[in-house]
Amino acid sequence: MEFNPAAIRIGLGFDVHALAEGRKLIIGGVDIPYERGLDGHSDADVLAHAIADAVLGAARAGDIGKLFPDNDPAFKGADSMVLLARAAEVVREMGFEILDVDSVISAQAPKLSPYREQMRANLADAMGIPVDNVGVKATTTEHLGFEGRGEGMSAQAVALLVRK
Ligand SMILES: Nc1ccn([C@@H]2O[C@H](COP(=O)(O)O)[C@@H](O)[C@H]2O)c(=O)n1
Ligand SMILES: C[C@@]1(CO)OP(=O)(O)OP(=O)(O)OC[C@H]1O
Repeated sequence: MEFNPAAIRIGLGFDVHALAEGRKLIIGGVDIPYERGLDGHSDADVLAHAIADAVLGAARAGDIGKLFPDNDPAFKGADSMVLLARAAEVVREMGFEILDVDSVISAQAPKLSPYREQMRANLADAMGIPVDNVGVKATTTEHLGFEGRGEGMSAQAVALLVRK
């Protein structure tokens, strides 16, 4: 593939959600069995949100809250895979191609590595890119901070885009 180096863009995304009783734990589009789930207006998929912000950030297209306001009833309980697919569509409409995405989830528990491949497949499918171009990692914070105390989870992502 040929491209102008000046057309390469990088984006960074970061998101946090609190853990709450009576909520499903959805991460990377996977419904993970756990005693609590992430709280939010949508399904609170912290990883999908961080990746959407990385993708939108690289295209200078604002952020997830601009596209999907958290006071809009249309997004109550929304499937974040649908939101991520829409974010990818927005940047594509602006003339960008998503080349590569990497990410890390900070969660003290549960163990997330058994779900990594399904998350990568779901995220790649939503963005319309090969699974090889989507990285997902997880870390505890060694019991430090809000993630380490089990109060919530965070996710960070980077995205590399090229303007065609
Ligand atoms: N929720 C998590 C957290 C971590 N992992 C995996 O464990 C490895 C070691 O984690 P440390 O925080 O002790 O460095 C990490 O590299 C992940 O592979 C996990 O699956 N789920
Ligand atoms: C995803 C949206 C959708 O209304 O709501 P939340 O699930 O609260 O998630 P957040 O990361 O706060 O991003 C804002 C919104 O775009």
